[in-house]
Amino acid sequence: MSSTTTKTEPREDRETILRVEGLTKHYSQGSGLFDSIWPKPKVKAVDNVSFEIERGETLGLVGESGCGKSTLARSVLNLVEPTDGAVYFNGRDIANLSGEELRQQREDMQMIFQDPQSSLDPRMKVGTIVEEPMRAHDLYEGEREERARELLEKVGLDPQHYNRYPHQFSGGQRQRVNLARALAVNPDFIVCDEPVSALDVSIQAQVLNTMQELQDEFGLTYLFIAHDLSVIRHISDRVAVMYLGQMVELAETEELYENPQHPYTQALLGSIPVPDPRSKGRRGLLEGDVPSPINPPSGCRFRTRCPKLIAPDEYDMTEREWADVRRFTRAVKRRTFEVQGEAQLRSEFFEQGVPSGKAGDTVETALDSLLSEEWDQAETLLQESFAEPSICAQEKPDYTVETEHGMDVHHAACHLHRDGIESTANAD
Ligand SMILES: Nc1ncnc2c1ncn2[C@@H]1O[C@H](COP(=O)(O)OP(=O)(O)OP(=O)(O)O)[C@@H](O)[C@H]1O
Repeated sequence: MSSTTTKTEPREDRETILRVEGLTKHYSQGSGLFDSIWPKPKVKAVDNVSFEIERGETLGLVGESGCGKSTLARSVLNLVEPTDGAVYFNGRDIANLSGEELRQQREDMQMIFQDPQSSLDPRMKVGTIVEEPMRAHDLYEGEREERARELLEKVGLDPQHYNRYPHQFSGGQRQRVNLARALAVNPDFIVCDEPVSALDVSIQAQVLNTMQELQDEFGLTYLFIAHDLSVIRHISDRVAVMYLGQMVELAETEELYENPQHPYTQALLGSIPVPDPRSKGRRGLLEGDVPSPINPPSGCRFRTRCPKLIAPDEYDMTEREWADVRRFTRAVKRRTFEVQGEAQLRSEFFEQGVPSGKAGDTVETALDSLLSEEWDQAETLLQESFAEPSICAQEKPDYTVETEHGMDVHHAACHLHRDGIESTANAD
């Protein structure tokens, strides 16, 4: 973690550099004539995301591919126009900037991309590359070369390499050139989009350490995006976890890693058991695939894969019974098995018997439908009876939970934190 972190200061003394409020980005698909007559449904890449970053801190942003990290980063930088919500940088709404204020914002906020190879023009010498933003912003005239050489040194390169071309550098060195270029116009804030993902693991730590040294020296603030949890842990003061366009958890780094409170974070960290060892979830940890961002699940978007989905209030089941019903409901929806007779169905899903009462009656009706090959009927009944009435499908969760490590607020978007919810947390 960076030593410029402001965590020890009382909250009221800390300075917010970036505030994101209800940020939403829905992409239209297609732009042809037919698309304007019959518009295709939108891709809900980012939905109602809010957070703040304090000056001098690193906020890590983690989540699987496609969860909206890059869209969020580009919206924060004013490179993508949000569908809804706002981004305030140093207290100013960046959507309303123009003229001098816009120029200043573009100077103060920089970005580093994943691929150091393709983001450097192979025909330009690295000195010219580092000087480019100074020219574009009309800064440091007459001292650009001197500044570029100084910056090359600051990022751990030999200033004599000013006249070399990108192909003469290794991947790690090229990312250092990108760092020097990002620093050229003396920014306050840098969005780092997977900056070390393309590098060898042995090189990653060195580049991360340089980034932390530069942060201390120049008082930089980072929004650091990565899918690699160990990289995020190494660099971040606080960590935000995204799933399917929404933020599911946000806490100080140690708190998030030692006391994760959202089942998705727990699954990412590998701290909850695999619900069904035979299912081939991503990373072998999560069952099922990430749903489409075109039509994401209602309520908690993770609920269709969550090993801790909460049973609807109207049933009175033991944890084991609910675990069986939940697994059966999902298997029917995903069509992950074949029906080979009643005995096989019962032993596969309800080895210890079908629940009693109302839940059991519904399960029996669904079993009958399956035995008559009425899959859709069974699926609809199970979804309407067990999946949709769950609080997890009914309401979008948003809770503050008790922090065990550190002082900052811990947000977890999971209804298990709702007062009065009886946890079926370890049902699997
Ligand atoms: N210009 C676009 N038009 C339509 N859909 C888009 C566009 N850009 C991104 N998407 C979709 O929005 C969703 C979020 O994409 P985004 O690139 O922000 O995610 P990500 O978490 O950064 O993924 P990755 O790590 O793979 O880059 C994905 O479903 C993606 O296909």
